[in-house]
Amino acid sequence: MRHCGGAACGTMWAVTTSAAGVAGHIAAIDQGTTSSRCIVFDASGRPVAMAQREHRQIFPAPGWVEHDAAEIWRGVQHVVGEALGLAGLAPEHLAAVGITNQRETVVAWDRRTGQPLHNAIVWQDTRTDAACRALAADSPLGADRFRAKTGLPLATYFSGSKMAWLLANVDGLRAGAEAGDVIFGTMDSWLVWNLTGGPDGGVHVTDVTNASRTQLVDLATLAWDSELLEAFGVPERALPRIVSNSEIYGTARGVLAGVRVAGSLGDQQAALFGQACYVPGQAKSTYGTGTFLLMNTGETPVPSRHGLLTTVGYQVGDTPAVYALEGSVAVTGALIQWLRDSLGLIRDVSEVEALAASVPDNGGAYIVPAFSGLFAPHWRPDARGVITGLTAYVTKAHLVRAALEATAWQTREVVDAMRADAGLELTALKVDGGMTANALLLQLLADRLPAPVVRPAVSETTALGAAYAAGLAVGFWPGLEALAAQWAADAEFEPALDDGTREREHGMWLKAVERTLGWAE
Ligand SMILES: Nc1ncnc2c1ncn2[C@@H]1O[C@H](COP(=O)(O)OP(=O)(O)O)[C@@H](O)[C@H]1O
Ligand SMILES: O=P(O)(O)OC[C@H](O)CO
Repeated sequence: MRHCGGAACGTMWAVTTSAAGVAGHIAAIDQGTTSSRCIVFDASGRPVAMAQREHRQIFPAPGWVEHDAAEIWRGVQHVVGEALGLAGLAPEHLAAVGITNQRETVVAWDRRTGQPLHNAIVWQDTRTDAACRALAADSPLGADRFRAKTGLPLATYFSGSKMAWLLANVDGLRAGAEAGDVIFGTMDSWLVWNLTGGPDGGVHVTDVTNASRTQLVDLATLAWDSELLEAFGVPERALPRIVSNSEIYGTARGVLAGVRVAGSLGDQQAALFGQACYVPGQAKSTYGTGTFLLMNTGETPVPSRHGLLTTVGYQVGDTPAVYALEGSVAVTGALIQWLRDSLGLIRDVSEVEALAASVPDNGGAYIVPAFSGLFAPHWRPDARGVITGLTAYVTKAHLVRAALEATAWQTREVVDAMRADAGLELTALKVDGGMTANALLLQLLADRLPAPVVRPAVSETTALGAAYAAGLAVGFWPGLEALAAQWAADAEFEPALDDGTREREHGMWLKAVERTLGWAE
């Protein structure tokens, strides 16, 4: 493996590969909350080259989070070029490209110029809290007003209220949307449209997993729903056509000229697909900025009574959609970044493991990172973060360990909800994402679930899922069985903590969670 670590290089790597004379590879673009990556995979699902570039996080007001969609598109083109260069491949060596993306984040742009008309409003952004509360207050069901239809509670997290905010607050946006000049999309739409030509004939589509997170789609029909469009005031004309996760959407121009754009899934669903969770009951948990645990529930949506989301898992071409239950946790890796960037407790996230391992426990400290309220299973926008249990004994090592434990406890809360909703007894949890490089975290997790935690050999399962979806659409891989056969474990972590300690600490965690509630006015 060749590493390129210089500042001018950004993050990238490649394994030595002979450029295939045929289209023997698939590229995946993973447009995440903090960065965009391009990874090139070979026919065995092995990553052969990766390039990554971060983009700016824009915080215009407390609780507001924005991205510059034009910056992201430039970054994506850059990493695609870099990854191909590192792999020694040209676009004609790619059988297809798949896309996966941070979900819910909304872009509005002018289809004539290709220019975004406002910064993208990011999934973590809470500016629509009052609007969501008003919609909830208008119904005896409160925040569950649209849950039966959409699988989602009313919350700032989802795209519909973000579109409504843009329509109400950006000059000319509503008139443009009604006239068909202004169009909306989540990041998948924005990238597919740009990849396939932008103002010059770009295809305006969104895949069914991303669409299911707008709160504008009926889970039963998988189509835009007129009641929901009216409630949020979004004109259907401005919305993309909903497509499956695995079909040919169009042909790329520019940096991927001639390559078929053939796969697209929201990143958490892509990880489910890349982790080969194709059988009902199989689950994965992805640890990045936030944490998202999804369990395949088969071809029928399963309603949640314990604070989980019902969502689309994936749909391959014209086969029936497969649904999932999801526990979304807003802040996990972002807490580690906060310890680094805002508190200066560490200089690099890679220091976390050794520092946390230098103490045997949390010293009594608990951190609940409710920075944007609490997501699953609480759905409490009025929660704010706490650090509790402080005494003069607590050191920065204890705090860093408590931060890792917070990730484990938040996962436990979601797993408990899944146990209650689906009668699931977790036999093992497949994990992935940037935080899973941290073996101590995975041990803390196994101890607190308690259940075995399995890390796959290919850690980039999100990108792999997008590559799989694209590859299936063009016949590069024959079917799901072949993909499942490619999955291999890298490491397994077995629970080792005694029951008494675990349950005592669980009680302390729940007490700390109580302390966060009702803080924000
Ligand atoms: N060794 C580590 N220990 C703990 N957290 C880590 C470690 N390495 C990365 N992270 C966290 O993982 C996140 C990055 O993971 P990634 O999967 O790239 O996220 P995303 O897709 O959300 O951008 C960051 O929030 C970072 O703080
Ligand atoms: O980009 P990530 O990995 O932080 O994932 C974000 C989720 O898709 C938000 O729902």
